[in-house]
Amino acid sequence: MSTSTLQSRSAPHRPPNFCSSLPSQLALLIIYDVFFHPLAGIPGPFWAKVTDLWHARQMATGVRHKLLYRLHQKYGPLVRLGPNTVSVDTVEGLNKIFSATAPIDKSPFYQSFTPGFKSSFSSTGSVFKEKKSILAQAFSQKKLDAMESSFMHHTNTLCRVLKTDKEAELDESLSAFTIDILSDVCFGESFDLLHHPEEKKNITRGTLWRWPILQKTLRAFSHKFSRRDYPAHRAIGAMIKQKQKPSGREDIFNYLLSATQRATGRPFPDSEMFGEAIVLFVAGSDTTSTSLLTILWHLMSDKRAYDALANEIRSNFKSIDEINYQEAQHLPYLRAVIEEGLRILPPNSGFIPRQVMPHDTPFTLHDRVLPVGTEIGVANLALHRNPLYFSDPDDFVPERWIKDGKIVKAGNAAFSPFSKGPRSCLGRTMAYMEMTLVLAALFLELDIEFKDPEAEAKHGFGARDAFVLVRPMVNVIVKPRGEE
Ligand code: HEM
Repeated sequence: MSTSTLQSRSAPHRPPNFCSSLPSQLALLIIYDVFFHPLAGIPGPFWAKVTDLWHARQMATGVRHKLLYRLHQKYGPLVRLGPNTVSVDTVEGLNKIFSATAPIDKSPFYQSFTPGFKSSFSSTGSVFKEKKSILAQAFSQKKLDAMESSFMHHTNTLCRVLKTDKEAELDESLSAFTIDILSDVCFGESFDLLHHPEEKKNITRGTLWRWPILQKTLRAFSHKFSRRDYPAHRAIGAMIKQKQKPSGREDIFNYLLSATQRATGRPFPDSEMFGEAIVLFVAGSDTTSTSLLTILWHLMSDKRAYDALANEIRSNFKSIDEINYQEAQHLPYLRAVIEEGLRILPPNSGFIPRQVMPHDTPFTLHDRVLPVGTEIGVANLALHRNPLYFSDPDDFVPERWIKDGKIVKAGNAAFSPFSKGPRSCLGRTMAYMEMTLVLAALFLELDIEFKDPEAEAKHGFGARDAFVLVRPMVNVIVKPRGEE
């Protein structure tokens, strides 16, 4: 097998073909990739320079995000992750790659999302812009304000279920909570997983969508995997239902269903709507529940921060009915714990890949020219823990976001949990609203602690990198506030 077959799809940089035997071609390719390739001057592990299999293997370990952090500490701002792939962990990288005017687009990696269905997430250019202009209306602050009562309804349910159960797998409860919210505001009908946790077990099978070949293989062995019991199918089912019987509310997905294509004046085809349903479902639920779990885990590990948040919430609200986003969003410590949770372990901690597109002037980063076709991405965890931008970067310190009793408005240029520029997160405001309201309610109503604090301290927070982090299991004991 020649290394060229292992190079990334665009593989624009190839050596001249002088030798005909396979071993000599292989040797030539390796020498070329290491010493003469346009990216040869960029440091990185040896095997990363010669084959994409190295990166694929690191992804499979689930700890690629931590490896990238270490590699940047060792090699500096640019690290070669593949023959044609480069990672960066600096503000210069962030600003140049995600700038609206950069000759950069999403990398072919995104084609692996929603396999078989087109979606805005994997599209580029005018196809994406058309969908974005429709979805942006659904995420306007005015529309989100109208969703606040749904958010509080599910927040109340979460508090009630936790109070009744007394013990919980917090990762599962938060995941059910965010899926319930999303299915409600997106498709007009909540999946109600908080009351039917057994359904959740089926829904988690949907992670197979990220590995289409594995999915096909498993399906060949078991009919279970072709049942309508994983999120893509649930999302599609909900979407079809919504199409046939509109809820009468301005649910997020209604904007897409009632839109017409600019080119034809006709509605978008169902296959495209399926892709959008899946993307919204995954983008909006896993990210938010993982962030919430990260924040709560760090608060339970740090009594001082836990008490500071509890005091702030309990002195500002007397009952859960009083909680509202208008006030809660201005509580400095609450906002600071959210920012710090998103900094210390952003849900997209690994690598957000883009590709250098044809352009007139060379695209440079840290004085290196990155040729057209180079896959270039920001290593989010490494960026958020880069000591150039954050002191004591491995410590959870909400106070770093507060100055003179107020939240630091301008933030930090290196803070990028939602990415930046035209392809940044569409649901950012919704995520802040959801996280603010539920944290306020949990800290007002309940006392939550680890079931096994020693084990949690020993093992740390073991989220795994699968593009969006996969939540670790976190067992907790829940008591109504103040109860011994
Ligand atoms: C804490 C919660 C969240 C975080 C940290 C987050 C983070 C991100 C990031 C980093 C991206 C860019 C990914 C990439 O370029 O590969 C993204 C995109 C996106 N997010 Fe979020 N997200 C969150 C919540 C949400 C929510 C609640 C929704 C709404 C349903 C949402 C909808 C989207 C969509 C539609 C995109 C794709 C935008 C595009 O195609 O350009 N996200 N998000």
